Amino acid sequence: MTRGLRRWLVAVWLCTVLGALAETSAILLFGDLTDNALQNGSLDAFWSPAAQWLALAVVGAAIGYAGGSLSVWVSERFVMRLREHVFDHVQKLPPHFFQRHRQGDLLSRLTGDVEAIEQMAVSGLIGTASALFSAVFYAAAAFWLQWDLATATFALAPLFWLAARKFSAGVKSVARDGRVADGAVTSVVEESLGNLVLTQAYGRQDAERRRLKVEATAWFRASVRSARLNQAYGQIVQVIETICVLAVIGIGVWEISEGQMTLGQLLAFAALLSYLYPPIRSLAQLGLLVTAATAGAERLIEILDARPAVSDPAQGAHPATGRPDGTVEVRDVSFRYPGTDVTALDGLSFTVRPGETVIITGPSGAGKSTLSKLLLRFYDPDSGALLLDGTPLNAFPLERLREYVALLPQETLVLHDTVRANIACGRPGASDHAIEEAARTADAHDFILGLPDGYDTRVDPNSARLSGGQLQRLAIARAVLRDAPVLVLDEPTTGLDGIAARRIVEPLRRLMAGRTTLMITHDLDLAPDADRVIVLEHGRITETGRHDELLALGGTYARLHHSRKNTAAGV
Ligand SMILES: Nc1ncnc2c1ncn2[C@@H]1O[C@H](COP(=O)(O)OP(=O)(O)OP(=O)(O)O)[C@@H](O)[C@H]1O
Repeated sequence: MTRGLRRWLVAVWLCTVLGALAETSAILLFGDLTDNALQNGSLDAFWSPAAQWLALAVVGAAIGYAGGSLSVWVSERFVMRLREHVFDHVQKLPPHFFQRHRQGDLLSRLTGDVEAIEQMAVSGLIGTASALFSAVFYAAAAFWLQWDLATATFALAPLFWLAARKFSAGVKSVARDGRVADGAVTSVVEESLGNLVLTQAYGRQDAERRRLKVEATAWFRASVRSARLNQAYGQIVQVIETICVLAVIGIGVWEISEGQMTLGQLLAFAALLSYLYPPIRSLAQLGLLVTAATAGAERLIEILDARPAVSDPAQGAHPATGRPDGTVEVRDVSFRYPGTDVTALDGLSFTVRPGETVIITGPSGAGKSTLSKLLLRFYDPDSGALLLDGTPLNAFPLERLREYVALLPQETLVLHDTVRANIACGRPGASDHAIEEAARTADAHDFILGLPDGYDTRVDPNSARLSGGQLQRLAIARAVLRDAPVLVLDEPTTGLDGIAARRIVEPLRRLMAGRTTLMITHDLDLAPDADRVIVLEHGRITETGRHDELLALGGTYARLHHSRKNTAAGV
């Protein structure tokens, strides 16, 4: 991730070296001015060093500006790449990853934790480089100026290091607690906002407030502890500095009284010390900052360590291009979700021929949605294979596979964009005419025209502007535009009332015409039209046949059908 940035880093360090050189020279000029101009009261001795000092100050300022701006540019670019890298990675992770991590916590990792690293990268790059070079230069100048005073100063330097060491373990644990608490607070806020209707309808405001308070208190404690540690560290460092300054003045006074040193030399040395301490202090502080940032880095690494469940086949291993006819074969497929013991699918086998419609039904938890995830290749099966026109799904590049197998998911997925963009995402670059045709096929054109800005009306998943049925018809239009040979419909009528559900039957029929369709549903109204019905129980096929054959069989299907009818009739 640092590709292309390293040579800029060298430029930053170069600026730092030059800046430190300029400042060291200025301090030496100060000593010179004190002894020759100030003590002798000679204006003649003033002009030349003063002019040199001013020139050094201007050059030093220009170098400081260049180095400072450049180092921020380098480190911010690094952080931007880091953010993109983590985000790209997150987008490839399997669905169960998101079910097992709270969304708010992921959000906090992608924002807050990246920021913690950003602080370290910015301060790290500027801080370490400039502090290190400055410390070395000023130390060298100090020895050159007054070796005995310098020796006394450096004899006390390990005190800074000891103080930093003492604090670093505490800082790390507090930083980790703070980051975790931050993730928890974001999660609670995010979950509460998502559940606002439930909260208000059932008067759960107090319970939600308590939930937030628990997390906010943890965050508050971590913040206060962190501030306390930093304060204590800062104050201890000041005391150590005072000890050093007093030691230098003591030795200086003694040397002046012995006639071994001038006042100018002592003042120049004291000025040098005031330049030397900040870099030493910031080096120690940097240690604390890095320690705190590692807590954020660990949380990001946890995300980066999560592996995508599937990957693209090797280059060159792709099957021939060309639109498949749409034969779907599920061959002895078994699957369990990573990290669980439950077998979601157990030796499943069936074939769907091009253009056939197969309904997959069964009790809750039977493995129906899991099958749809395998068909879209969100996961690969543990054993067995899924094939499209005889080619295993994992031989297709993922992007191409998802062009051939279109999903109409259970939840209506909406982009925060216009109606047009929401349909067009079925086939990026589709013409307005094609988008309107798809909307007509999905019976969506008329209601879209009735919206305030027609096709340019913005939709939002949380806004009440579109009903569930209308959103579903938008999703159908998107699938029509995608024009995939294979369709996977996961509970297309879930959440819709009887009228809205009936309203999408015709658009669905039009969408399914001529395509291989696997419809996962509890709603068996469409079953008489299907070429076949497959009943899944505990991840296995227990019944298969046409609707009327299965009804006559009087088994699970007949039971499901009757209970559905009774529910619909309100019995
Ligand atoms: N992300 C997951 N991680 C672990 N186990 C899961 C996950 N999703 C589903 N399962 C388990 O896999 C099995 C099959 O679930 P699946 O969602 O496929 O059932 P389903 O037939 O679609 O149920 P429903 O009709 O209620 O949607 C169940 O035992 C379920 O608990």
